[in-house]
Amino acid sequence: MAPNDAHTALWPAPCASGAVDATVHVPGSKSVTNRALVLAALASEPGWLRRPLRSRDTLLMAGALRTLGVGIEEGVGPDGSGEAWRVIPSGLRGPATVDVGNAGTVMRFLPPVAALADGPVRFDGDPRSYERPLNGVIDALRVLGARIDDDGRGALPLTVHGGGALEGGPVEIDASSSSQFVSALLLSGPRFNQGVEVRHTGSSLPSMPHIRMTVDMLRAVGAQVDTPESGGEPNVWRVTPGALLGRDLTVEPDLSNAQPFLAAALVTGGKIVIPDWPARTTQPGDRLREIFTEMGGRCELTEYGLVFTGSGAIHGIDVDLGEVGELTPGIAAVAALADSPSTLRGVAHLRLHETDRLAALTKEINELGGDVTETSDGLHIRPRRLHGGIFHTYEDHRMATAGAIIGLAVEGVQIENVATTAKTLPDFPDLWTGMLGA
Ligand SMILES: O=C(O)C1=C[C@@H](OP(=O)(O)O)[C@@H](O)[C@H](O)C1
Ligand SMILES: C=C(OP(=O)(O)O)C(=O)O
Repeated sequence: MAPNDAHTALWPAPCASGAVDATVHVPGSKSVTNRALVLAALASEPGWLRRPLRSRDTLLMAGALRTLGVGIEEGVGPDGSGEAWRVIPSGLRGPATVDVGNAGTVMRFLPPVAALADGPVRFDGDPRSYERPLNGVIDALRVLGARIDDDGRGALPLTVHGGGALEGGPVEIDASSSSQFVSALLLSGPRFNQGVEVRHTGSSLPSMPHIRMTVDMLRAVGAQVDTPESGGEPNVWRVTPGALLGRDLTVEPDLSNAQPFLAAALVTGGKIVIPDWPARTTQPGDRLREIFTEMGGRCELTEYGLVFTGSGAIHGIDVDLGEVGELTPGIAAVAALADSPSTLRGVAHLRLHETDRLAALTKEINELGGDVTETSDGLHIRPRRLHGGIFHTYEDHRMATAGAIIGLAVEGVQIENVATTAKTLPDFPDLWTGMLGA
């Protein structure tokens, strides 16, 4: 296959011939894996990461840290079970070049790490990465003492001139375009001379569960973090300087990547079991239990995992997805097949994700005969009888899985570049056909 063929290749989305009934082992969480890699790289002793996600975004993170001198070795975990990465921290080195691909976690979480390296670190990535906002991280790092060369747009490409250490201290940022600005500064904060105090000054802050994930994971490796939720000031997070422990962490399944499979139960009136669904988690995908129940399903969380059953009916929903924006494409796909209209709110920042997700969902669902309109901060979706056609994906993994959900119920849907799911879920086509064949 010529290099570009994958981008235009069409994958006939399988139509479900009946109710699905399958157990799907969903690979590890992207957000947990990439935070764990950063924290392990900044620790003062080696650590283990069990069942890490191996996808484009996490391999880019691991590759970048290796380029900076961190050891990341393949192995089995300390108890001999499961695949694992052993992470061996070392002095962070420049000069180095980091390819961020189109991974928000890599482009936002690593510039603060690079500021601790002892030389220049150049950041570059996919064309879309040049359009995704990074100003919150760049401006904050400058205030905290870093030297950065960029072209003044507040985006990639750029070079962080690591000085071996960073002063740190208080900083104000507007993180209304991405919660990852806050997470990025907190994750490296324990290694700054004065730690860091991040004050969010913007009008809104999306994806709070992801900030909670950052705080929980920092605390799990010994960092002291004060948050608005632990009695601190509203919109202020404080990380005390200190050494981080090397831990043995098992990565939870990616609950946002469980979404298309749960949606399949909803769309076909079937049953899906997701083993190892955590009883307590900061992953935004946990909200699917509530959202997909409201849309017509039923959940049971057992010791084995989540059992989710569709009733055959799919109801529309009026919901603010600001905290769980990455679930929007999958919810929009289900909503397009529902028995009543839906309004998805609070997700204006999705215009700056892998693609402009509000525009892409509107265009692609409408080209299959749908009736979707964009609002200032979301989508109105009025279900219509849909027909087959090409579902373009704009190099967005969640567009591809959204198209596959629609394809379950609509004959003749062809997904462009299904390989783009490899950003976070490389086995998607096999897992999907396996689920249908089960
Ligand atoms: O920190 C993280 O791991 C993420 C935070 C969110 O980013 P935004 O706040 O930019 O939406 C989310 O959408 C993204 O998929 C992962
Ligand atoms: C927005 C997403 O990714 P990123 O980490 O690249 O921001 C996503 O996975 O939906």
